[in-house]
Amino acid sequence: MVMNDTVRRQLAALPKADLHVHLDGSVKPGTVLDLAARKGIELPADTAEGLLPYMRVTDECENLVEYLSKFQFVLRFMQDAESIERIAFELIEQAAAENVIYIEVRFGPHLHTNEGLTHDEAIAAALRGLRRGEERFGIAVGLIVINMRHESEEVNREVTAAALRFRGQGVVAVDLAGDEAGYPASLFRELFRPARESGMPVTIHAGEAAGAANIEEAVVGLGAARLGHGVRLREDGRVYELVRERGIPLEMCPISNMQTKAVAGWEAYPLRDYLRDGLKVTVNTDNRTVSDTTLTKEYEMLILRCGLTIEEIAATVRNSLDAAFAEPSAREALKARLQSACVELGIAL
Ligand SMILES: O=c1[nH]cnc2c1ncn2[C@@H]1O[C@H](CO)[C@@H](O)[C@H]1O
Ligand SMILES: [Zn+2]
Repeated sequence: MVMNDTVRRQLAALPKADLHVHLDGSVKPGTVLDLAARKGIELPADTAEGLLPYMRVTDECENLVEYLSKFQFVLRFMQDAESIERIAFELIEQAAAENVIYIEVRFGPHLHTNEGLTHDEAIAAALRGLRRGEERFGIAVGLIVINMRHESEEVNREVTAAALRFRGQGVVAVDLAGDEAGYPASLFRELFRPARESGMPVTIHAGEAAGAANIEEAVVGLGAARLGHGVRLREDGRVYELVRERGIPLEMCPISNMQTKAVAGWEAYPLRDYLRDGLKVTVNTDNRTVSDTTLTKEYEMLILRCGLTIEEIAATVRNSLDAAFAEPSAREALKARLQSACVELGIAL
């Protein structure tokens, strides 16, 4: 499949969904300039362009830990409610610009408490920004609350409790992110118990920087209803079958996966095989700024480098809507929108 003008037009107009995007990885450099000026914080550059090297990884990034080091730079500017709200709103604005109709944004509240914000205040601020974006741009949104692997048990217990308090008010799930190789999933069984017991959906970053055993533990031990990345699933046939039989959606993020070296390169990227084998594959951005990406760019790479067809791209969007942590009625309405757009665009779904 090549990217001719027809495909380009179809891609631009296709309704899209992003189930896996980090708030702090998707901050616009221009916003950092503005926030730094207001807060009197000195920056290493005075243009948006000049800030990019501090905010995004290069292809030379060696692993997930190096990738994660990029987040420190922006977190300094996300320690007050107003900035968090603004950045959340601007993320919806960026998504709307490429026809995203459904988005679940994720963030780790504890990363925003350095200047005194509480977890609840950070969550409320993110929700305000998302709601404003939802109303302004007509996109359906949800917030996923992240527990960070390196944080103490006590901190994460509190983060999870805060997430549960906001259930039904916009928080749709809890997640586990950070250094996967350094902190295996098995350490977090107890942490996710309250979520499991109260029916709050769980998604876990697994099979990105560690192998299939971590995926099995995420599903069986932690109760993951979806998996962040899951790239390394093919390393174990038994775990592969488990995920396939249970229909557990994979939130794959191709460009980020290249950068963190979760796979050796595009030739080795398993997304197309997973999709054709009936796994519930979804395509996501992970971090718009850190990974220098958009959903359109992710789709283009999958078409050019992995040979996906536009029909397969549309099928991943349908998978995302099926996998959305949203009310069934909302999911159906979104799927109807996708379906009618595909009819109009001549894409068989
Ligand atoms: O792909 C990823 N894998 C694991 N952790 C990640 C990834 N992207 C971002 N974060 C981590 O999640 C935090 C909250 O958003 C970020 O600060 C970063 O440390
Ligand atoms: Zn992620």
